[in-house]
Amino acid sequence: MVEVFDRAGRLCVGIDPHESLLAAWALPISAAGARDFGLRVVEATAGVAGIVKPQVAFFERFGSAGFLALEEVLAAARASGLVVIGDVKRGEIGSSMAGYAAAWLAEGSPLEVDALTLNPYLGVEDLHETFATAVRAGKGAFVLAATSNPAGTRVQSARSDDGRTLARNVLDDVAAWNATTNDVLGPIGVVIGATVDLRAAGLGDVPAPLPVLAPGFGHQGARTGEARQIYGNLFEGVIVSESRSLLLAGPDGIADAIVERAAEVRGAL
Ligand SMILES: O=C(O)c1cc(=O)[nH]c(=O)n1[C@@H]1O[C@H](COP(=O)(O)O)[C@@H](O)[C@H]1O
Repeated sequence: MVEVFDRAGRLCVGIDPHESLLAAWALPISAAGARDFGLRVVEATAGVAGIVKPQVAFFERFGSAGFLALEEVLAAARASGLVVIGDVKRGEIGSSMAGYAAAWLAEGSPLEVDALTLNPYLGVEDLHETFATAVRAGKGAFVLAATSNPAGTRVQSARSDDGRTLARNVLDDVAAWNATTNDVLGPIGVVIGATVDLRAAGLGDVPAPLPVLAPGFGHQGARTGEARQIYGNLFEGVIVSESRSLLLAGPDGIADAIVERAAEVRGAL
């Protein structure tokens, strides 16, 4: 993962074609609108920031046409040399996870991405085979530990008999799995929102960094200048992920917004 940071930097641009954003960008509320939106964001990001994160929900809502649109956006992003994180938040029993892993991580799959987001709340061990699939393909994954939405806290900060929070259980499991590989930071990361109180979530004393996909900056209120303070020991692995704060710049302003934000993230991280 360290070489990805060197190559791609630490700003991840979200591709979230919300209905309101499509309207603001004068695009139709349709699969074609989502595709044009996505392609424009890819164009504005390439060569400036290194990572994009398409939010699958906003393509899936248009059914098969939406998936075709997504396939075009993914192909364009990968062809531009961008690292693509598929924000799919999949999580299933192991046997069904194999289907998702094939869809998103297999070489040549129409939905192939470089990493995907995973939901561990059916049991993090059931994701291990997907971790292994990702690593065999030279790819990665980010497992939800403590999410940026306030409603996540009650579930994710619940404590098990050993006193650890659910979020900490997830992180410890991922860190232990990473330790079986020879990747310095680890091929598998976690999602921890920048709006989360890490101490309350049981994540204040994590001994070593691992990759952290960090939404919550920008539109959700956290500031990159505070990233070191927010993430403590985890700071070295943080990838700042922003969607609306950039996308609201519109089709004419998006390129400048990404240039500006990429410079700020380089300065702060
Ligand atoms: O996995 C994510 O990216 C994610 C995790 C999380 O804890 N919170 C969160 O907002 N996200 C995603 O980040 C995007 C919202 O980013 P903003 O528009 O910058 O607030 C959406 O695609 C969310 O699904």
